[in-house]
Formats: sequence, structure tokens, C-alpha cells
Amino acid sequence: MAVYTDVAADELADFLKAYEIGDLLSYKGIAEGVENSNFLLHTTRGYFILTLYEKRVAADDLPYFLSLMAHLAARGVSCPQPATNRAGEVCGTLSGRPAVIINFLEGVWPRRPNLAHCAGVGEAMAKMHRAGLDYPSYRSNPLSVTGWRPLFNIAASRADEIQPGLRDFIAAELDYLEGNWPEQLPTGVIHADLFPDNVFFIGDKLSGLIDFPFSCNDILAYDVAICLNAWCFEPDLSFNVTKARALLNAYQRERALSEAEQAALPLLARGAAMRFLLTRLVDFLNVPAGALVRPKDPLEYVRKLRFQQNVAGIRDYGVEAAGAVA
Ligand SMILES: Nc1ncnc2c1ncn2[C@@H]1O[C@H](COP(=O)(O)OP(=O)(O)O)[C@@H](O)[C@H]1O
Ligand SMILES: N[C@@H](CCOP(=O)(O)O)C(=O)O
Repeated sequence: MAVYTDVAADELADFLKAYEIGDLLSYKGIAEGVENSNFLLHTTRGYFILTLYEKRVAADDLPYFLSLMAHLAARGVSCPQPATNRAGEVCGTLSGRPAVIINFLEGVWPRRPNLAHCAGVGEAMAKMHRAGLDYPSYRSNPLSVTGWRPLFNIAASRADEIQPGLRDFIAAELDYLEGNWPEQLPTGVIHADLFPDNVFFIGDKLSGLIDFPFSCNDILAYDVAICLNAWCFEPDLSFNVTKARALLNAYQRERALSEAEQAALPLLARGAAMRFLLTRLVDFLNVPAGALVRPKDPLEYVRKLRFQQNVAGIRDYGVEAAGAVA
């Protein structure tokens, strides 16, 4: 459960007076997510989600992703919308944290993604990338290649507690990624955390995307790489090439990857694995006392990174490279 910051009922009822979302009937902490504190609110007008933003989300960044959600929805990408209070603001303060209420999105996230789910996220991600092209705000990605070494520095001295040799493994890979990270690929608005728990489906039909606090401007194909890691490995951490093909083909029906993007995909996937390995490692080693959270396993991303280190090209993801002769 991710509740780092608790909220008292009377404080919450007071906070809600500024909104026109009805009177509070009940609320509870949500037993999912690891980044922020989330609560399900039941009011006389229905269900809402209250999020208190924690350590990795700066209050200054909130307008970027809250406006992005409206921008995307206006272009047909289904995602929750923030509630505006009577003063016309979407962001308030509760229990000392930036706080936002969004509408409840119907659907559930897939516990065991199938081919239809992988195709669904590929298609939705490409549509999101296209819809973001005319988004006027800019936010650089604090968790791209230049953000990884500071995370490593926090965790390095204790990394071998998690797995002997992990410190040296990460250090060598970081050197490689920093020396080879691509600079000329197409950029735009990316979600940057489009894991299965952030994509809702009703049956096999995608009902919407949630959780935009990591969204930013970065290499579009990096978002694809994040999804290859998050959606295309089985629970035993074997790579499912059929799922990768479904995801990439569905993406490319909406937005074709250039030759350069295709060629860079294995490298981007190594970087994507490094990013989640590092945040998981830092979080695993630093669970705040009293927080209701189950930290995610950093070793899952060590295994995924090792797989990606051995990928020779996009064919290993089940699709032919652009320009390849059949
Ligand atoms: N708009 C929404 N509609 C329905 N459920 C939601 C919504 N937003 C969040 N949730 C629920 O809260 C959980 C955690 O939200 P998430 O945004 O992933 O957390 P975090 O802020 O920690 O990244 C989700 O897995 C989902 O169950
Ligand atoms: N997706 C990240 C964790 C942050 O995402 P959340 O949506 O679960 O809060 C990971 O798997 O490491």
C-alpha cells in the first residue's frame, strides 16, 4: 500500500469544502502504487481519487502534467481529469503535501497482460505521443541518463547487500550508457511510467491511462523501451517475443519508428531498465519508517537489464527492422 502521509477525516472534509464534488461519505488508502499517497474518496457525487504528492514530485511540476491530462483528453486519449476547486485551482495543500483530486477511471489494470493488452498499450502510447506533439509546455526528464548517477551514488555503498557484485555491475553499465546515450532521436511528451498498473482495461479494451507525474519531454522511443521492459517479460522473467511484436506492431500502426529509433531501441531498453533498477534500489534501501508501502524488487530489473544487454537488434523483439529485406 502506498500511504506515506495520512489524512485525518476532519481535515479532509474541510479540504473538500473548497470543491464541488459532494460531501464525504468515506475514504480509504489505496493498496497500490509506490510513489505517492493515494486515497479513494466516496462522496455524495460518486468516487474520486485523492493524491498527495511525495518525494519525487515537485509542486512546480504539477501544472505540467495536470494540464497535459486535459490536453490529451481533448485529443481523444482517455485519462482522468483533475477537479477544479471554487477558486479555479486544481492543486491544493493537504497534510503539508501538494494535493490533487481526479475523477475515478473505470477499469482494472491487467495482472497478467495478454497479447491484446500489449497491443492496446502500444496503440495508446503512440496516440499519446502524437497527441503530445502540440503540447506547449516543456519539462526535461529528471530521471533520464544524467539523473541516474546521483541515484547510484545514494545506493552504491549498500548495493551489494541486495546482490553481491551489484555495485560493480551497475557502475560498468552506467559508464556505458553515459558514453553512448543517443542525442538525435525524435523527442516529445512521454508518459515515462507506462507500466501495467497505470493502464486500465475493461476486458481487453483499454479504458484509459493514469499516473502522469513522471511525464516529461524526452526521446519518444524511450517510452516504448520502458514498455518493452514492463509488459513483455513473463513472471519467470523470460522475454515474450510475441508480446513485444504485438506491442511494437500496434505502436507502429499509429506512429512508425524511424530506422534510427529502431536501431536505438535495445540501448534505450538498457537505459530504461537502469532507470527502474536504480529507483527501486534506492527505495528498497530507504523505506520510510511507518510508511505503508511494499517496495518493488530491484533484482527484477537487473534480470531485465542483463537480457537487454544481449539484444542484437529489433529483430530480437519480433519485428523486422525498417528497410530490412524479407
Ligand atoms: N483515476 C483513477 N481511477 C481509478 N483508480 C485509480 C485512479 N488513479 C489511481 N487509481 C488507483 O490507485 C492506484 C495507485 O495509483 P498510482 O497513480 O499508480 O500511484 P502512484 O501515485 O504511487 O504512482 C492505482 O493502481 C489504482 O488502483
Ligand atoms: N513503475 C515503477 C514504480 C512507480 O510506479 P507506481 O505507478 O507503481 O507508483 C516501478 O515499477 O518501479
